[in-house]
Amino acid sequence: MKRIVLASNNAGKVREFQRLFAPLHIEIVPQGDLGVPEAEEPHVTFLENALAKARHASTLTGMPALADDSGICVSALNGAPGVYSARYAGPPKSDERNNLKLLDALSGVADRRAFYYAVLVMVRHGDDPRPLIAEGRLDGEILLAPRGEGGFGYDPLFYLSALGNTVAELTPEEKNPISHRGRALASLLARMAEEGQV
Ligand SMILES: O=P(O)(O)OP(=O)(O)OP(=O)(O)OC[C@H]1O[C@@H](n2cnc3c(O)ncnc32)[C@H](O)[C@@H]1O
Ligand SMILES: [Mg+2]
Repeated sequence: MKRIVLASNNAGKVREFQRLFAPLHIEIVPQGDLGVPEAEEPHVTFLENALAKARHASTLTGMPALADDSGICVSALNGAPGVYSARYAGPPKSDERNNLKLLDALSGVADRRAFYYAVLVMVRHGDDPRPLIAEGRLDGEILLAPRGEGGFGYDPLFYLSALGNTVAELTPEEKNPISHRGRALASLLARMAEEGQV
């Protein structure tokens, strides 16, 4: 399997996956480059949304597809924004407004614990009865104000106390191996290897 369509319209995810797959000599083609429109994400679980996105891209391109459904789950908000992380502050999608809304929701709240979570789904074709599935998680805390220019989404607010940095202050080389996405991908690649696909 040398060419996989990435069922995502998020430029930050595309950058991260292209870097993660580069050493494997697998080409990751963003679905937008193949004319695939954004899929619906109507479900309440990360897994179901990831499956929907992967099937959609694979059906429309005839290629194997990889989808990532991810988000940030905040303890004091009972796991919100969760699957709604991308659209937390309403349309149009805006990382900046999402971050402001999160700061507002946590104003005066002492418990700042949160985690990033990602589910990856790989389908070989649109009707694949055995999708390959993997998950990953990264624990951190929500700062009181943004810091850093790297990454995307909630990274400027997502603080890793063990490193003394927000994720937006990390280089891609530092973020990818420890991120929810990087960890999920390591586990997915192990599954792909078992299936003889890498
Ligand atoms: O569905 P696609 O097209 O892949 O793009 P999306 O941005 O809508 O992606 P999701 O539906 O999976 O929503 C994930 C959101 O969670 C947040 N998120 C996920 N991973 C992140 C990361 O590594 N760093 C910062 N924020 C992240 C960010 O707000 C994303 O938009
Ligand atoms: Mg989405």
